[in-house]
Amino acid sequence: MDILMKAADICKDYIMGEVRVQALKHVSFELYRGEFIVILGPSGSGKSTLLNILGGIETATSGTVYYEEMSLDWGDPKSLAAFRRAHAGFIFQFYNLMPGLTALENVKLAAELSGDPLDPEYLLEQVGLSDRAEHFPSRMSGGQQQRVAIARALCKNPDILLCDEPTGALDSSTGCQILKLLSDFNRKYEKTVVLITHNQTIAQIADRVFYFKDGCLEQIRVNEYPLKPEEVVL
Ligand SMILES: Nc1ncnc2c1ncn2[C@@H]1O[C@H](COP(=O)(O)OP(=O)(O)OP(=O)(O)O)[C@@H](O)[C@H]1O
Repeated sequence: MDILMKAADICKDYIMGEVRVQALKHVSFELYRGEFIVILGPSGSGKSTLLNILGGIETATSGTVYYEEMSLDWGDPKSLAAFRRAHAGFIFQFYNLMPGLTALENVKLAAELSGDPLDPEYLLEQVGLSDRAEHFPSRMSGGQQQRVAIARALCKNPDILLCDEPTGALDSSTGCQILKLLSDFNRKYEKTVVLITHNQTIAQIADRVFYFKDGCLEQIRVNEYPLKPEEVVL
């Protein structure tokens, strides 16, 4: 299988006064192109820290992250920004839309930052929101805002989509729709998706499940028969 990203012996420490928090301890793995990864683990186990390091939002204390053959250069903020812009898409629990921009303008803004964007109007149609293009976020439900956030993330045409609890604030049927969009993107365009969740049920749709505990990647489980999002009961 084609390796898209690789984490080699990643450690992340946060120093707060006299206290050192070891958020990640010697974490190593490979991510394949086109696979769907779910990350599970208790609160504080290092899941978000890892996602942020994979996306070039945070730097590791030691170790190396590779994107294809290239190692991310944590000493060079410009090259990290270039990596983020060209290759990584983010979806968070709270949608972080620009409140003063319409749905379409939010997506277009992301397109302007990308060298190889997908068509914003097409993406809004794909997430079922063509008729809401001119609406501001404050006039949309949580599920609709998350769909705009997904269109915005996909618009950059990223190779890897990093999702931190994307369904955490949504009711189960809206959460299911969001998972379906992510899964469709994953299968249709063969893009890698990494999704953090506290909901073990969601792990059934993954190709592989990473279990974190106390900053360590304790276990990787392969799902031989991943379920479709519409087959899981959230
Ligand atoms: N900016 C920071 N400064 C100091 N400590 C931090 C910072 N970010 C995370 N931590 C600490 O690092 C550890 C891992 O945090 P992280 O947010 O990665 O865990 P998580 O598994 O994503 O938790 P949750 O499921 O609650 O979001 C925790 O002990 C947390 O308090």
